[in-house]
Amino acid sequence: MDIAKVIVDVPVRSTDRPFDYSIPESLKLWIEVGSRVAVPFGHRTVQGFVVSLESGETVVNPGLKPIQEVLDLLPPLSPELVELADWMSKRYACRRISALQAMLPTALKGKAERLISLGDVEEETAFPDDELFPMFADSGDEERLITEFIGRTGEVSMKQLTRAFPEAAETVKFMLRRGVLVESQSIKDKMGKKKLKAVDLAIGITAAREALNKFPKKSARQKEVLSFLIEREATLPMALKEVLSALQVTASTVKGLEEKGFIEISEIEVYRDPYQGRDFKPTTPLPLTAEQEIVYTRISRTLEEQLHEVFLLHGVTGSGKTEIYLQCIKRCLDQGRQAAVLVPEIALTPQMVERFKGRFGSGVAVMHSRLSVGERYDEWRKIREGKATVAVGARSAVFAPFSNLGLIIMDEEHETSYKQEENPKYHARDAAIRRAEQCGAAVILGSATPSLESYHASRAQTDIHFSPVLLEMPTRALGNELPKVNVVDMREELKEGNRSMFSRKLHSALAERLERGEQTVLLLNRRGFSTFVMCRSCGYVAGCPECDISLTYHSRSDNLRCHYCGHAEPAPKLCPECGSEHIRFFGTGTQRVEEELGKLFPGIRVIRMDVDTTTEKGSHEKLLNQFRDKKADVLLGTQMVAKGLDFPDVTLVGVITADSALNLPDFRAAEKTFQLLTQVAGRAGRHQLPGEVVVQSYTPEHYSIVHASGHDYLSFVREELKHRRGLHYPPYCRLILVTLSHEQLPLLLRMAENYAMNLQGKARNLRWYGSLDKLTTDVLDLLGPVASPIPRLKGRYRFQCMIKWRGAIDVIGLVRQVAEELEDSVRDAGLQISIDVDPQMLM
Ligand SMILES: Nc1ncnc2c1ncn2[C@@H]1O[C@H](COP(=O)(O)OP(=O)(O)OP(=O)(O)O)[C@@H](O)[C@H]1O
Ligand SMILES: [Zn+2]
Repeated sequence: MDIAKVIVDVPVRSTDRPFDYSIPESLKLWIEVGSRVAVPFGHRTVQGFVVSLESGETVVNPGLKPIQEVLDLLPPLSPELVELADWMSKRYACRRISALQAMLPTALKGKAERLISLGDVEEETAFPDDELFPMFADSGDEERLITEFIGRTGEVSMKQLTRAFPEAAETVKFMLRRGVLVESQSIKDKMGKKKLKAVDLAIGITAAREALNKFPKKSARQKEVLSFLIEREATLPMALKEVLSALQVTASTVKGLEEKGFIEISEIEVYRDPYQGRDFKPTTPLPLTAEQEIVYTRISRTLEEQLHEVFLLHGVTGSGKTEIYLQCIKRCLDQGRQAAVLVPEIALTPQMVERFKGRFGSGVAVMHSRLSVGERYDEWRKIREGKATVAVGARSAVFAPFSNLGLIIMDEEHETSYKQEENPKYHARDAAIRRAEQCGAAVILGSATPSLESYHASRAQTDIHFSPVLLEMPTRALGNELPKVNVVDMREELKEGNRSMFSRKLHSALAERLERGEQTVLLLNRRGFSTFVMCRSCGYVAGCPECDISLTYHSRSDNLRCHYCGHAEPAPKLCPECGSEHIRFFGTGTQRVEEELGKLFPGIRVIRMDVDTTTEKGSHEKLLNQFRDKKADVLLGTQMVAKGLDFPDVTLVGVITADSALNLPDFRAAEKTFQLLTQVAGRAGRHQLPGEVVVQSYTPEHYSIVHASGHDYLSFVREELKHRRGLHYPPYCRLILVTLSHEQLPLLLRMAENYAMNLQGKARNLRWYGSLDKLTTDVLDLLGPVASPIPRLKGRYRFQCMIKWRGAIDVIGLVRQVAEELEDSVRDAGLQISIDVDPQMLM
């Protein structure tokens, strides 16, 4: 194999194809499909990924440039993931490099030197048993040589190792997989500082213990540090930072100990376990209910045969879906395969993680954006090295580097956060199904309120790639009823003179809970409900100078901020238009609700959970623990409180305004409202105590509210599908949103019109263009160009075309092709065209 096809990391469209490089003799054994390499490109050296290998006999081109370096000893991507990236680039009209990059932890995207050192393992594993590993019978000597080579200096760079042992690729990789060798790298964090400094007390610990008594008074601080470290001997090495903050000492104090030879400070890499020191109560499988048993039996049949199949698990809130997930995972692990569990970022609560760690212990890796760069890298490494067999994470966990994936679970499959809004704009559901197809894995999509797309697909069975098997669990696992839902018409409240944000019903229900010592969850649906500043005299609304949207008031800092571009300015005291003093903020924030609660119920203990109170790492968990420990009467929050929580003493759920999102210009507004209400209502009365829900609304007759209060998913779906069919929206067609932006409006307008015309013309030639009213299957319709709902963002004007289509035609390819042709013909670097296939956010 002499030629490697490489996708290079150069952000130009013309590079979105593999380039050929020759493989130098010395790297031959190290390069595989999925390897990350450094290659010359133009006058620079760039990073790239090997996507295929070809043998020299078939292609002869002496002018090929050679690969310079291989950047990791173990390829970070598997052939399976390389193939998935290729599929993504076609499915989402994105560049292959951006799909490949999306699969890696951030830590692997920068340039960093790789160092190899000896791992800390027992003698038996260090040298493999010839009988157990006959294929490595000859490698024992090689291993000894490598061990000696590294042992001489403690660590070597990757280059040194590959130069010294160019033939030993297989052996080195095998040693890495067993932990005999450890690959580490220096990661720079955002501030450019090295993060991985760790204190290691391994050397000199005996001497240190004896010396402890001999410290003179003036080095009392050093003594303190040393005893601290000795106490924690078992968990060393630990980060220097941790020592400094735990004891409030300076780095020079610790360095003093190093000078005395008691400790060693080195830049070794440690697994930064974000859940270190946490005890997860071990749990055992529960005997299944009859409903669960049927579902489990059906899924395990597929697991048993190791087939690819997609299940849609529609189970009401509290029906015990999580227990099904756990037992299916167990089944899969017993076969020697691995499992990935995707949950929406917002639902990735400690409670959720606990349930998986409690069952599978340290075999669970957690992947989400709240972890530091280093922590994320370590969790990823645990998976790649086989130390973790279950990955729980947000949407990118679909790329977990497992070698033998048997099951992908997607909880709350209806959540829009499964769609990535930046490039590559992929949907984790489709990526999961595609990956599972490749490796013969099962997929479970679980929800109390499945997306209309998935539900419709399970009934219609028209799509060969996506026709899930529908499994239903209509009752709660603990046998209790779904909570009773009262809908309160807030217009009536106002008519009868109640100007408070609390209806009389919610007020009295809250008072009852306080009296009985039970707990309440209050949801403030903030979607579409901005806290904007308006002048009551002239109607002036403070807007962002860049983005044409209203600014949001933040009372803590008393300023106004734009949520799209970050622009901030002080809140005005006088109206800039008319000079009136009657300028104030509108809308309801969680802070206002909290204040109001305090006035109505003096002494009430409220925990507020929103973006402001949960920015700090671990704050989410802290707040939830406080609530569970009954340190508060009310948990008040935005969407965050709607998902996944399972607290026995919550008997009341209140929704302050149910319909604030109904008027958004989004065809999914009703669906999202229904889902949110159903989810939050499901938090009440999950255990012994019965639950009650109070929903306040200005449009209580809306079908999404009527059916949510009746826990009636099917009726909602029937009515919603009727609307969707009539207006030609998914699932009856598919959408592609093309947004063009430029700083100059007249230029942009011309280009947007140009785009629409070209696309129409091409579609007409192919006989695809037409109205969706017709019964033809292969059809494409185009709306626009029109100004985007946010017509200007970060100083750029925006126009959009909405493409509606259905059938087996390659509309995505065409839409992309026309965009590229336009870019080529105008040659204006100021023009940006973004293509969003199956968009979730239409704002
Ligand atoms: N077979 C079972 N036997 C006893 N208790 C069970 C069983 N299955 C689930 N439970 C309990 O029922 C409660 C609800 O289960 P779980 O949280 O798994 O439901 P869910 O369907 O995931 O809910 P949601 O969608 O609302 O998050 C939990 O307290 C769980 O421990
Ligand atoms: Zn702005």
